[in-house]
Amino acid sequence: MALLPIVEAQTRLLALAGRTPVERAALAQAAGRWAAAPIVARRTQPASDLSAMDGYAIRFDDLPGPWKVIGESAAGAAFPGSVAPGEAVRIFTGAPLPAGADCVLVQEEADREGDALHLQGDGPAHRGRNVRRRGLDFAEGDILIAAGERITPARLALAAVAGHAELAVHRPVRVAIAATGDELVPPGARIGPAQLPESNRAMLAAQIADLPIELIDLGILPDRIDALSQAFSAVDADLLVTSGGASVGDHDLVRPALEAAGAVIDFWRIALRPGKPMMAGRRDAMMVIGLPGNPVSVFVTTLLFVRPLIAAWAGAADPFPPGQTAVLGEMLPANGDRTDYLRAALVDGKVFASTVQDSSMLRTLARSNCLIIREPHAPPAESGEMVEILNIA
Ligand SMILES: Nc1nc2c(c(=O)[nH]1)N[C@H]1C(S)=C(S)[C@@H](COP(=O)(O)OP(=O)(O)OC[C@H]3O[C@@H](n4cnc5c(N)ncnc54)[C@H](O)[C@@H]3O)O[C@H]1N2
Ligand code: MOO
Repeated sequence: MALLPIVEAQTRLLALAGRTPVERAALAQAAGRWAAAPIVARRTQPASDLSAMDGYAIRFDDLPGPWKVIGESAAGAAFPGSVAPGEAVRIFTGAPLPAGADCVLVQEEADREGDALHLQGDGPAHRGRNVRRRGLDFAEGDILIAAGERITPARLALAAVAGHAELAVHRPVRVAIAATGDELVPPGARIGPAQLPESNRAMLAAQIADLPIELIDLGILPDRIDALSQAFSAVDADLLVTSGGASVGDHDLVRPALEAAGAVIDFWRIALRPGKPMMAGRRDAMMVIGLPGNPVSVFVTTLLFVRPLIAAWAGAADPFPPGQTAVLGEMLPANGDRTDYLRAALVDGKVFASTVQDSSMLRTLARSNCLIIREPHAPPAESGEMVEILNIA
């Protein structure tokens, strides 16, 4: 069977995805989720002309002074009157500019004695100097955040200042994770020579921890079709992600166990290294992704498939990780028939691949800060060529 190209696998995966229902969440709970509807400004910011500096509100035409200080405008306590020729109002950063004034003289360029104010320096260079105009940031009715955009910390603050206490977002995705394999024991447990500390769940959970999820940990499951299918049947989640048992060995039982649990497999085996034996399908409304067992394969497939799927499910318009390019610091041999994600280090603007790329090796993965992407059948690449990379730092 021909291996499925990555982009096709990603497309098919997203086509299987649902969308979690929309809910209104308080700002703190909306952080890191995706907007389910456009976020529109309920107010104009700033609502009036404000001072950008501490100093004196004056009329530009009055320069070079002197002035008589007739009052004060502070943030939250505007000066109620207006500024006539020859007058100034003491003003602070963020305070409304009084009527009649059109610029602010910074206090470092002012000499004040009692209510007498003299220029000491050049003064504001033009009308509007040191003033934030009403609507400088945005106006009421502006669309500030589109549906499908992520609520980043900056967008959260923007929504708050735009007058929102709650946002319409998609509810978190319920993700169940399971490791499979008779050789696996919990990390730190006493261990025999044929056993291995289980590391994929910890890594996978950490790789998706910044996404809006509710994690359901199914633990370590044995290589027994009845136990696996029983566990898979009982899962109540939006997405089930397994690791291990995805290949063709006698103990690779995840696919038949998923099928026994009622899942329909949409695809299995993709043109990717590492990560070839990945499978995806669904059981009613629940999606299932069977990742290979090798730790680096889990890492790469999680980046390329699990994370984008969760993001899409949670309402992301653009769920895929951004591509970047870098200058190759060494030559690379021609690539085989799978897209290759090489563990690599980007150092001083140049990228170098690790010499050994075995998909079981976590130390090389842990030392890498990016992956070099090599297309199927790519010819040898020379040092100095631009290559595509994926940042994993
Ligand atoms: N005859 C073939 N053999 C293999 C093929 C193939 O096409 N033909 N594909 C290879 C590729 S590529 C991969 S990737 C692996 C994936 O195999 P499985 O998904 O069945 O994974 P396992 O055999 O269960 O485990 C592989 C490896 O990883 C260790 N492992 C598994 N789970 C964990 C875990 N949770 N934490 C830490 N380590 C884990 C496991 O002990 C094995 O060493 O198949 C190749 N074989
Ligand atoms: O695809 Mo496997 O993940 O090459 O090691």
